[in-house]
Amino acid sequence: MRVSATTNDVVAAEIAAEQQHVDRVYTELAKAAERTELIHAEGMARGRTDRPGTGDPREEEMVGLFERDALVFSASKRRVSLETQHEGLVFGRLDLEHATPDEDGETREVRYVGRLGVRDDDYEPLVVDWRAPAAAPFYRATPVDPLGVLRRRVLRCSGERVVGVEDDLMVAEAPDDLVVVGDGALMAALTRSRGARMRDIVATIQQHQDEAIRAPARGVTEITGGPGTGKTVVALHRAAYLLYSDRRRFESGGVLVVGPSSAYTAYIERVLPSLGEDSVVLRSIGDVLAGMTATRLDPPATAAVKGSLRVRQLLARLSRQPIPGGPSLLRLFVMGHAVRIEVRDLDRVRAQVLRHHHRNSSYEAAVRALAEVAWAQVHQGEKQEFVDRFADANDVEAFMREWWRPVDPREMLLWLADEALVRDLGVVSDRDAALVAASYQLALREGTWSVADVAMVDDLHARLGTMVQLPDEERGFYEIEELEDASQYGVAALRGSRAERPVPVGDGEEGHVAAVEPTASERISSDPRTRLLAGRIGSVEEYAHVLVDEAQDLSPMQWRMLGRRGRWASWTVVGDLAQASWSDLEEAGRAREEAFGSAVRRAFHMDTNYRNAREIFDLAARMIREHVPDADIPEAVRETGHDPVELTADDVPAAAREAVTELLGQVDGQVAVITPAVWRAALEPLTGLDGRLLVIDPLSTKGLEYDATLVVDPDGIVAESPGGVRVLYVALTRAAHRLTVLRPA
Ligand SMILES: Nc1ncnc2c1ncn2[C@@H]1O[C@H](COP(=O)(O)OP(=O)(O)OP(=O)(O)O)[C@@H](O)[C@H]1O
Repeated sequence: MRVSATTNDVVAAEIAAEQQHVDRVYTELAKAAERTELIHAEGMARGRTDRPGTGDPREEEMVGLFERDALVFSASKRRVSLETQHEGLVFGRLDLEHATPDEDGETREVRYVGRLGVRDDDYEPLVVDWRAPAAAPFYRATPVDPLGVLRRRVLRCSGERVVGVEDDLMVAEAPDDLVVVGDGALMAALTRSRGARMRDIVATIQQHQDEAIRAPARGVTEITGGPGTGKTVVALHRAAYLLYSDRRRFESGGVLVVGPSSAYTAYIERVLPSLGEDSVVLRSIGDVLAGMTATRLDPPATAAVKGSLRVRQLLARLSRQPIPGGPSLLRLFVMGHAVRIEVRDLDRVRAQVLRHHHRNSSYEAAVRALAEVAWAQVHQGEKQEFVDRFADANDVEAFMREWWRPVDPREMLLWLADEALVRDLGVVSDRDAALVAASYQLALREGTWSVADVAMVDDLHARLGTMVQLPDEERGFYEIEELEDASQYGVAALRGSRAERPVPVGDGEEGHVAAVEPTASERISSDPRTRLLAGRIGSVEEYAHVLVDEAQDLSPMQWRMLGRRGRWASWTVVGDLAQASWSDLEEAGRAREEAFGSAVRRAFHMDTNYRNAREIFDLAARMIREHVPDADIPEAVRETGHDPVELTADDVPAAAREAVTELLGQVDGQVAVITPAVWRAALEPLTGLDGRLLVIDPLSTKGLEYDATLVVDPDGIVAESPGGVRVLYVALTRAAHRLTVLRPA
């Protein structure tokens, strides 16, 4: 029998019964937290399993797991300060009927499911971790295949208090002693209002989502599906599952989650900690390379040049260029013989050394090659002695400090501000050369990098090798030398004293240093160039698992950048081609295949839209079907009875104000005004209306959602973006409950 949640004392009795169990769990958890404080030193070492294959822990290891979980839980509890949206530790209950009785002759079992596993003093499970095999029926049971489940119950909690229960019956008729309450937990979860942070869905994961979450770690797991189908949230639960099922591998090897923007990382950052995991690295695509942060987007035509693989040839040639303004003549005496090496020979030596070595770790190779040229000029006496004396000469050291100083890949990229140089490199058309040069002139004026620059710097970094910092005193010595001798070498202007000599560490090998963060004064420097070059680029960080969201938007160069971080990794890749903002999907596809290598692939497709009310999604689907007939259109499951409002107005700002005021009155959560750049300045003042309101450009809404949206000037959105209608499709599918579309007359 199903009873309405508001009309019956039975419900109150059910809640009270569940509360008793939840109280017991929290009491045990408090005891465990005390215990774990005592064993803090060894805490994190517990709960690791060396069991090969499945990675499932042994029974005796569960004790360790529980201690570890309690420790992690209390840590993450502090970190997220059990935020207002906290769903509670225990969220599910299964009533099972087994075919064979247990040792006490019972066929019935009650099993609770929660964010982590909790046992009582006798190590009897009070709650099973949602990721444990024993919790799988909570997500997998269906009336067609109930897996022994009679009733699945979701407990709604506010902190430690049970405030509601929602049941699903898995058998045709409930046994008399089982009350069935509520209208289903999923609908309740989908109807509520959206906050500024994404919530976990651990209590309402659907069967097809669970299959993707628990898929084996190996290889590449692709999750595709239209807007709002839960791809992101499923992928994040998968990251938590992987950490649970093979903690040793993924915690020590690292899990990297990459998304389109810092707004996106801020939006999802709470999900994993709420599941008890805080060891995952979240990065926006402009923030993947340690030591560099970019949020600015290039104009589409410039981004297309910078993101395509063609630019690699440009960078290859750039990396072999002499340092602009560097010396063009080496002149000195060695053992009484005059040596004079002119620019042609210098160029030849540079090309020859760079054929076999990274620039930033080939100091000695370059000196040896110069010594050979010098010896060819002199050819008198003992060669080895001559070469040694040449290499030791102060004049050679001083020359090398200018001619072969380590080059920061970011500094090298800025050489492209010189349009003549870009054209001379001979890879891109004159039109593209002008676009590229203009973008670095802008960078030098503003002191900001664009998102596309990060993958270019990463590419140059791989070519140049990591810069190695010299100890201070050694650097001091060279600074004095520099002042004495530099004028002899045709050095036009002396740079500041930041020049360093690399520490050679063997042919082609890189010295590894971690990224150095910018100092406070560098970060706030008023000099744009200082801001651009603040800190230091570190060595590439590799990961055991890389999760890429909004993968359809990555440029080929960005795929290469991620490939360097996931050479030995397994992958989870999430995307929807109909939402792509990168224009050359074929080239991006090739770069992506290269990043994955020959790893096994498995694909999951999501076809239910959990975000948008059906009325909203119908409008978006009509639009995209018209332009992209093969778009992957999901089915929206929820109806509100409120059709989207479509307006046309002469005075766009005034009409926008009226429309958002209405939307703010209709929903409890966030409202976004999604606008192309042309209306941005005029609409920005609307943010003063309410703290729940924000004004945002269409591309920045990727992966995000709001209770209501006002989409301004759809044609303007299509016109300003290289993704065209696909970006408009993104904008139209951000609202959960209400949508208004405003067109200028
Ligand atoms: N099983 C579920 N239970 C409750 N809410 C869910 C469930 N699955 C998805 N959702 C909700 O649906 C919304 C959309 O999910 P998500 O952002 O992961 O979709 P997406 O496929 O990544 O969307 P897009 O491609 O448009 O960015 C989120 O609010 C998410 O919490």
